[in-house]
Amino acid sequence: MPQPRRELAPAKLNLTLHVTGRRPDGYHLLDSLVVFLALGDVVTVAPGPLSLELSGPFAKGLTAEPDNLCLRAARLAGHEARITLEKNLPVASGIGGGSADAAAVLRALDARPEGSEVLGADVPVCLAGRPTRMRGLGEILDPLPPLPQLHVLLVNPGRGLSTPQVFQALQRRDNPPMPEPMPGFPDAAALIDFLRRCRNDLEAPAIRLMPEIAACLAAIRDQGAQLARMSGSGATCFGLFASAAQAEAARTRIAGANPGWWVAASGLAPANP
Ligand SMILES: C[C@](O)(CO)[C@H](O)COP(=O)(O)OP(=O)(O)OC[C@H]1O[C@@H](n2ccc(N)nc2=O)[C@H](O)[C@@H]1O
Ligand SMILES: Nc1ncnc2c1ncn2[C@@H]1O[C@H](COP(=O)(O)OP(=O)(O)OP(=O)(O)O)[C@@H](O)[C@H]1O
Repeated sequence: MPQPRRELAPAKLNLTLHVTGRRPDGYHLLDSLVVFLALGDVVTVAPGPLSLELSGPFAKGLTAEPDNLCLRAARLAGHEARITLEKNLPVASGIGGGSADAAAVLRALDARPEGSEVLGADVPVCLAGRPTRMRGLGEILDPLPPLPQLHVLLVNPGRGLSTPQVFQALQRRDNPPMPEPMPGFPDAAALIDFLRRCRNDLEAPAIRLMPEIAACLAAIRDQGAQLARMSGSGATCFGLFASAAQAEAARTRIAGANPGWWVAASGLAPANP
């Protein structure tokens, strides 16, 4: 690594998240349509001894301790590096922050160590960085053709939510998977129509643990979203809007009415990282 390298760690969005079973070791089987957004954290790596410097609006929610996923990723790859992390995404929020950061560090180091999923179930899909049907625990990845552009609004109630607690609060663990095979999506309307027939099975247990999630979903629906749903294990919710202007107008109104919430509008990430 002769030169410093900069990598975007795009936010991950679970457009669907079906929980289809549970293994004896407690891990859950998933079936999820995962996409990446044009916003995210920013990672740089430069030559030097292993270190981490944090900046950005959500840096205060983290420490540069050895368990930070950026440092764990570099150690797994066997690389020394001076890493900086601009933390733009809320921590523990269901949009993949830590897994996205770990994948961005591995990309910046040109490293693809065996067993990267030990860093997080979402790390393999974040390394792929493109629209994917994700199954198993997160390790079975079927890339999808490029999707129609979506106009996404993200709303987070301003508190982190623990992923294991949400899985524990799930009442049914043998829910139906997404249709097989996945249909094609000629336009955004076809994709949104498909998404409406799918689910995030973690939404109900997450709302029981954090009722503000229901308020985020209601605020998104009130702004005329074509679809409102939670991503991952929450608490971040997303709305899909007919245009970027409508998503931006909804962002302004929801942020204005809810000072403690994190609200952002974005499109999908460009086709391939
Ligand atoms: C919910 C998702 O975000 C969907 O994309 C991911 O499955 C979670 O990804 P992640 O945050 O990278 O997850 P990890 O840090 O590996 O796991 C956190 C915890 O979530 C639970 N977990 C995670 C993945 C999975 N397939 N089954 C699980 O039950 C386990 O209790 C695990 O201890
Ligand atoms: N670089 C990092 N960014 C975010 N969280 C990190 C990082 N390193 C370690 N963590 C820890 O990982 C935990 C989960 O954070 P993360 O942001 O990955 O969860 P999440 O947004 O729920 O992701 P997912 O959608 O993959 O479940 C947090 O409690 C945090 O302390």
